[in-house]
Amino acid sequence: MRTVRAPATSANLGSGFDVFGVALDRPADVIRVEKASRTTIEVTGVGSQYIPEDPEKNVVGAVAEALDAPAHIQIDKGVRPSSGLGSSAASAAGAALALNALYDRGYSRSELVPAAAEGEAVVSGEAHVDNVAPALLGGFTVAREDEVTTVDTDISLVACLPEIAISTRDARRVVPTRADMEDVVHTVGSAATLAVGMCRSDPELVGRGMDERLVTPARSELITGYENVRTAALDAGATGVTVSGAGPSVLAACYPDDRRQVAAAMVDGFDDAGVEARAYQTRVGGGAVVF
Ligand SMILES: Nc1ncnc2c1ncn2[C@@H]1O[C@H](COP(=O)(O)OP(=O)(O)OP(=O)(O)O)[C@@H](O)[C@H]1O
Ligand SMILES: N[C@@H](CCO)C(=O)O
Repeated sequence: MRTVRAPATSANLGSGFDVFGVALDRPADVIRVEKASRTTIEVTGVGSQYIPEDPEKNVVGAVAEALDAPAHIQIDKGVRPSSGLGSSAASAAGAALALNALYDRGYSRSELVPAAAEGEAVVSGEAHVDNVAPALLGGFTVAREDEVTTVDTDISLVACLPEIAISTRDARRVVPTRADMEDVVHTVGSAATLAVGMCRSDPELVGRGMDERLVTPARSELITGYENVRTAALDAGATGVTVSGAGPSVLAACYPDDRRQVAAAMVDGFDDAGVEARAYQTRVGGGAVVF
């Protein structure tokens, strides 16, 4: 038997659509695997009632198949599904690492990224790696075609999760297919600023670098109360605010001492819009861990 803790992640960070990702210190899924002749899945924990146990439909089934590693897989969800906090990626990355250890396959974490991404394809239709890469490798990750670059960084974050569910598949339908050159230039500037901020562990640069006009405006319209929450977080000291992944979570960067007040302001911002929410006071953390 092998057990892995696999972290929540936040993809995009505004300016890095389908490219940037960070591992979050919390919340996390716990995955336990035991060798078996065929794959079976059991899901407990947050939102487990919405997660299929059929190996054809659960992300970990695709991972077990990609690694040719049948197992009984128990998933204890700490990351709510359809949250924008890489719920499916936490399970997929955790299963990839656990099965690799169980069957002594000897793959490196980087080599496991494509196998974990097969799980993402099951739920969103595309094997994008911007959540599974940070869930496996930790830190800030930049995914470009089949190459992933990682940076260790120390940035405080608040992830505020409202009681709204948005599937990645639906949120991808609102992404514009064309862009204005001025907005593209603005986004490249933001992305570069954010990357430098991560390298320097500088919350001001990271926060400013989240700003972009290509995807976030369309995505934020799916989140009731987004503008309220954004303004409240900035007023409470956040250095930048954006949609986490495909939403509905909202992500804020801040100084460590401001985390508590930013979290409270974001929950109040959703409350003013009539939406219940909870906030995770977190930071950029490490990748999945085998116990
Ligand atoms: N092991 C799993 N954990 C979570 N969701 C799963 C799992 N297996 C299948 N799913 C399905 O995947 C969907 C959730 O994935 P989705 O990518 O939409 O959300 P997310 O991972 O929280 O978001 P994001 O990728 O934007 O951070 C739900 O429909 C859920 O039933
Ligand atoms: N980059 C992906 C992350 C969500 O899984 C998106 O925003 O659609």
